[in-house]
Amino acid sequence: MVSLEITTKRFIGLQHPVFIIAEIGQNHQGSVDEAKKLIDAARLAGVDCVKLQKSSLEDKFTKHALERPYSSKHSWGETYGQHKQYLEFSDDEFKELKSYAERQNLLFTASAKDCKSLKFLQELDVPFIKIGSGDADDHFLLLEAARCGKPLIISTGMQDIDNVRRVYNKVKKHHNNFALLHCVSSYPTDYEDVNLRVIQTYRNEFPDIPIGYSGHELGIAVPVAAVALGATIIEKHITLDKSQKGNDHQCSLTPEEFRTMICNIRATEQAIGDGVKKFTSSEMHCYNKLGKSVVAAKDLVRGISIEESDLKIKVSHPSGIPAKEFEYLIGAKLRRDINYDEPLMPEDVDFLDR
Ligand SMILES: CC(=O)N[C@H](C=O)[C@@H](O)[C@H](O)[C@H](O)COP(=O)(O)O
Ligand SMILES: C=C(OP(=O)(O)O)C(=O)O
Repeated sequence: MVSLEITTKRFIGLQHPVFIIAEIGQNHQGSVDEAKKLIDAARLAGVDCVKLQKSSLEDKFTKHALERPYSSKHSWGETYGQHKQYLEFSDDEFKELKSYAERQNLLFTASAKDCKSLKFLQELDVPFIKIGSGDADDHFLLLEAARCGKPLIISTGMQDIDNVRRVYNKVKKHHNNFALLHCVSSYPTDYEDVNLRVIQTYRNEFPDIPIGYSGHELGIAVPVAAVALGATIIEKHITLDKSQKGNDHQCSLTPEEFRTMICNIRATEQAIGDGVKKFTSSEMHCYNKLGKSVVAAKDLVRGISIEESDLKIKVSHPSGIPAKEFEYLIGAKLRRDINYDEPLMPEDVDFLDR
């Protein structure tokens, strides 16, 4: 069975509980205290892992990209660079938050947005490296990430299938300890753009790695459905207040929603089962009460060769020959008289061929 080893105690794959990542991302508003509150909330909600984003701005962006004006209502500065700088935690702040999360028994990691950040996260010894959608086509970053020896979880928003294959092949040359997440990078994502069946496409195309889902749509229904389709990792943004400033708050989940989503995911993973259709022992109670039997449609005389018109199928008491045996009774010899509405018992009939 395919599985991704995140730590010696935690594996990801269909035979393991779905791995839940609370993406704090930029929802901390640039405040370590707020980030700690989000970690607390994520722990109470029952997540496996909390995640931030780590950029070295001059490594991820060109000078001109940083100098672009950013006049959005979600902006924390006049230029995009100032905005991003405001939201970026220092290396020491990352260390503090990692210790804080680990003291609460939570895994802590971040997406590496450039090679310098990747190196920092490696040194910080995060359990796995996340590569976000915007960085999944960065050849240099992918290569270094694949070589760094850490497990990788790679999101695939803003990519077509050819590029996703390219990502897969690049990492696979180095190792198999990675997973791909289906993702659509619009905030919030319209339901008709979510295309959850991509999860099945990925499972068919990349059968030797776990597949997950990183969602930016509203609500909790879609990640739960993703699990039903075989997603073994779910990532969603977490917020303390959806009305806060920031591009991601609206499509994030509150701690309460997160908790409900996780309950629903846990129920769904139990309910998926093995796909083998069987009569389950737990159905016996209902069957004993409402299961149908073969009964006489009229008074029947011993010795007749039974015809279809001699029989009806009803819920009888006591129950008799089960309804599913009906076909085997046609042409069979009756061993005793049976009254109208009486169930036929196995010992009442000489079956021809069962
Ligand atoms: C693709 C990607 O990185 N997406 C991230 C993860 O979902 C987001 O958190 C962005 O960082 C965020 O939406 C950007 O918002 P702004 O541009 O206001 O900083
Ligand atoms: C952009 C990121 O994630 P995703 O692509 O999964 O939204 C990220 O983790 O930084």
